[in-house]
Amino acid sequence: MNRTRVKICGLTRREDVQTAVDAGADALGFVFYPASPRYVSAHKASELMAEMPPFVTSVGLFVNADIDDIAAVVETTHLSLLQFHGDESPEWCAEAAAATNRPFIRVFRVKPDTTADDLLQYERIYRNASPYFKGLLLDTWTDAYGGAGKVFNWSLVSKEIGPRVVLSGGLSAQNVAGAVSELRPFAVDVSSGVEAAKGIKDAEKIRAFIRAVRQAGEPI
Ligand SMILES: O=C(O)c1ccccc1NCC(=O)[C@H](O)[C@H](O)COP(=O)(O)O
Repeated sequence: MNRTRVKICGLTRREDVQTAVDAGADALGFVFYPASPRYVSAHKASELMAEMPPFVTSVGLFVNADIDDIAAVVETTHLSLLQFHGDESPEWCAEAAAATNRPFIRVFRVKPDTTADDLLQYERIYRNASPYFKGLLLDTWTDAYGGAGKVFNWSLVSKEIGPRVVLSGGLSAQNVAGAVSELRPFAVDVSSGVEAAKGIKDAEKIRAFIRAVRQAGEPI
């Protein structure tokens, strides 16, 4: 059985980076969307990423950004992976990834009328558009772009696509074990479920979240 990877998203403080790394996070997300309460500048993010050991992936989140701005962030931070969280087309993602020479994941924000087939089709389109595409991150559709702490209907995640997706949207130490047991996603991603306030992580919630993922992944 594969170990479910864990991404902790929306980090803004050194101590939270350290806690997440010590607790065993596989990836850390930094939000470069200026309207977000979790926004960090490229300069701040590069300071935070300096605390990260090898083999932990640094992920940059962008929402409808300019390719030149993304390239500038990549140059300053040397981040490993791009996450496109807005309305970016397959062609645009392919161009941005090639321009920065970075792989990317694309977010699908699940709506009440989304079907299981929509997810498969969306994934196919992005995969065919670029060799830099590394998979879908599923989040819940809301008026804002992300980090809203809302769960979507997990029954839309078919057995076919489940093991390839990064599951997010309203996960917490309380519900993540159920998600891992039910869907066996490649990875889970959390932001608000491990926070004390927006952008301020809670060390005990991070540790409890990662413990819950690991326990759910153990063979019975
Ligand atoms: O965190 C934000 O403020 C944010 C702003 C704009 C786009 C994406 C954003 N965050 C995305 C995430 O933190 C995660 O990828 C994911 O949506 C998990 O969010 P949550 O439901 O809070 O755990």
